[in-house]
Amino acid sequence: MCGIVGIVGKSNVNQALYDALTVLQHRGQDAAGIVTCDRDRLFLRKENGLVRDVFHQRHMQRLVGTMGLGHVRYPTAGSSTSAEAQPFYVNSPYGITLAHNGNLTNVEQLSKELYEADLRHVNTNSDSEVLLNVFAHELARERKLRPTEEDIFKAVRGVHERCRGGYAALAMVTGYGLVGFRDPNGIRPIVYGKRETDEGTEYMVASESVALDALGFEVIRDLAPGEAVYITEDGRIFTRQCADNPKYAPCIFEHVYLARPDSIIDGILVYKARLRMGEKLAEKILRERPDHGIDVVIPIPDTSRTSAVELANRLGVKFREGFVKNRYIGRTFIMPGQAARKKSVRQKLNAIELEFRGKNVLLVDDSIVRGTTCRQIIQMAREAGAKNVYFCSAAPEVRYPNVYGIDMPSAHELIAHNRTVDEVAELIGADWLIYQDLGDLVDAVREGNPAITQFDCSVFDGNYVTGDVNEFYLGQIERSRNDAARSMVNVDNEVMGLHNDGGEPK
Ligand SMILES: O=P(O)(O)OC[C@H]1O[C@H](OP(=O)(O)OP(=O)(O)O)[C@H](O)[C@@H]1O
Ligand SMILES: NC(=O)CC[C@H](N)C(=O)O
Ligand SMILES: [Mg+2]
Repeated sequence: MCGIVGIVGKSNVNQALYDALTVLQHRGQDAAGIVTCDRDRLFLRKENGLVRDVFHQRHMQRLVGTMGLGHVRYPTAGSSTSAEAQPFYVNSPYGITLAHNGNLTNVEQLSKELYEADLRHVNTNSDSEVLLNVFAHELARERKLRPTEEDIFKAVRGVHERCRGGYAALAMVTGYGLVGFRDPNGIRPIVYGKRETDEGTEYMVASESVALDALGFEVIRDLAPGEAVYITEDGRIFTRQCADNPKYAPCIFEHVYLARPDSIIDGILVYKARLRMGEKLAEKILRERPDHGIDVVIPIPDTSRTSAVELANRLGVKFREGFVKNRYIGRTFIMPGQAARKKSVRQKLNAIELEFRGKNVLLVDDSIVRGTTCRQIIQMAREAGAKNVYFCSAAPEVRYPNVYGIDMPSAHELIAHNRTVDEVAELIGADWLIYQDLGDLVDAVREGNPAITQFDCSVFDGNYVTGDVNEFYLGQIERSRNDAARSMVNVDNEVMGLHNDGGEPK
């Protein structure tokens, strides 16, 4: 899950884009980029690193223009080289730039089509560059000097027909406008809104509503699955359904971990969904361990805090902050490479002995993925003198890879893959372990918007909502994107005019 944002404003949008990206930083820490458009010129800055490190004053000064888009990246395809940082640019037609959150599952076929039928060259291994070229080709088909909203929507329709997987994307057509679109299953989130200024109405489209809140934009609504929004450079706005059979099946993991709690996604306040997860998990604990004897409930900061508060409440047990987080270290799960993740947990969290010594503690996390965090945390709790360490997860067992924009490509790296709960408990060193039931997780989220009847829960149940993910594809990403394979790729990040990661030529 990357973060995307686009603004059509009445004055320079560089600062607003920068600020919005800092609000979306939790969605990607690997690279950041901003492109702005000033009449017929584009200005682009992108590099590996956090937003605050990528943009210096000298870059900001050059990012002029009243329309632009930005991206924070967490790679799910290609490599983490800065060549694959976003936004991507293609010069024809019009000059189009694109920022993408998600992951395409038919990249191989699309790359072949782009090369053989569309006569287009793609220079990286990023699926987002493929997406951009498909959009550009579909728009070029109209052969118009000045594209209208009809042309734009037709191009999005063409993208939906050709691309598979998860995508929430923003494309800027130089000199014309900004288009946002969401895949026909609505897997990844995207929301838009407006802000009134003395010069007129400004529009923002972003991954999460918090970006709009922080910049004083009022949310209009989420894009529906398959829908597109087009905002012209002079501030006219159009929306259109561009898919034939759209289906609402958003990613449930946004609610578990990815999104900020203060975001509202598809009408569901993430914070409340997490509170309900805590409530339901407490009920399961009371069912399975009526004589639990827990003295204190301790969350593993940050994400599990919300569900842990409500869980403790329901159990009628004290809630305590037993771990202090170093606020200068980012999220560990979205770091590339297991070595970095492992090292970060200890640097990131430190135990307050007082809350552990001689007590039966229940540690709460939002999810257990590779088991990197919980293994170390349980050990730290024991070192701090806990009598018994119990563990619970507000999400069910993560057993299957994700193919729609979360970097979990390899089933074998998932601690619950092919293991029972007791086996996982033993492996992580917990006295007992309880996972949320999937039905309860779905209910906890759905309660926020009962109109949504389906979620993509593929990491928990192996059902991929696009219906076209097969063993062959899963085997392919398992081999090419597991941690060991990626650590072999020697990435030289020095930026050349045109460059790639030195990976296998296609
Ligand atoms: O089992 P694992 O592979 O360790 O992954 C799961 C952990 O990773 C995430 O935390 P992270 O530190 O990324 O972010 P947070 O501060 O938002 O909780 C998540 O909240 C879990 O704590
Ligand atoms: N996490 C994401 O949304 C990743 C977007 C895109 N697939 C990339 O790797 O850059
Ligand atoms: Mg965490």
